[in-house]
Amino acid sequence: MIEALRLLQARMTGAGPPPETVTETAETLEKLAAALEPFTVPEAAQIVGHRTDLPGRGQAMAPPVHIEEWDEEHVLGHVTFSRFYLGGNGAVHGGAIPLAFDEVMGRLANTGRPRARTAYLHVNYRKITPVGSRLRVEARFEREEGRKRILAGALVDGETVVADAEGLFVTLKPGQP
Ligand SMILES: CCCCCCCCCCCC(=O)SCCNC(=O)CCNC(=O)[C@H](O)C(C)(C)COP(=O)(O)OP(=O)(O)OC[C@H]1O[C@@H](n2cnc3c(N)ncnc32)[C@H](O)[C@@H]1OP(=O)(O)O
Repeated sequence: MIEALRLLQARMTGAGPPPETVTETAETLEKLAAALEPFTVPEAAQIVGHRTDLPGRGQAMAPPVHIEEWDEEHVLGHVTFSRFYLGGNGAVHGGAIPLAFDEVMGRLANTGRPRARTAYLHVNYRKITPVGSRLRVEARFEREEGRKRILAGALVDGETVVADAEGLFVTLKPGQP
């Protein structure tokens, strides 16, 4: 279902269909939304965002990062931004790149350590990030200062770093959501 939605997002973004196809597609999507409505559940019971075995935890909003290596100190993976993530002129939207970093660095920050949340994410856009290219995603745990965890991340196209990031993750105190 989530993969099908990702495909739909990419195809819809890239499509210039005639009006009758637009109308037909809208009706079909409205029918699908209505079919799912009776199955609305509390957050803890939903599928999306809870499937750590799926790219982006099954969130169709998150870029589909495929993880190859994972431990408490580093993550290595790859991602291909589909047409859905297009900003313009073949470049990935600047807002989609922090999504990928937050997902990967947030999960790394929370691996083997008490729960933490993102306090800041500083992203440097070094080069255009191309839509449709397989990119390497790297993240590493840099250091810990009291409740603060500092992580670094990079998005690499071949040998070229297209974006890098520093993230601050703060350990939650009891009772913090
Ligand atoms: C397998 C697992 C799956 C897990 C799956 C999870 C994967 C996804 C994870 C994604 C993670 C997210 O996106 S989380 C969603 C986005 N983030 C949020 O919504 C967080 C909203 N913000 C907050 O809740 C809060 O600001 C906190 C919890 C981050 C911090 O508040 P606090 O607890 O009151 O702490 P506070 O005293 O302010 O700060 C503690 C220390 O950090 C510093 N500090 C705090 N914020 C900043 C900042 N922006 N820039 C610089 N420094 C800062 C303070 O100066 C202080 O330093 P010093 O004086 O001690 O030196």
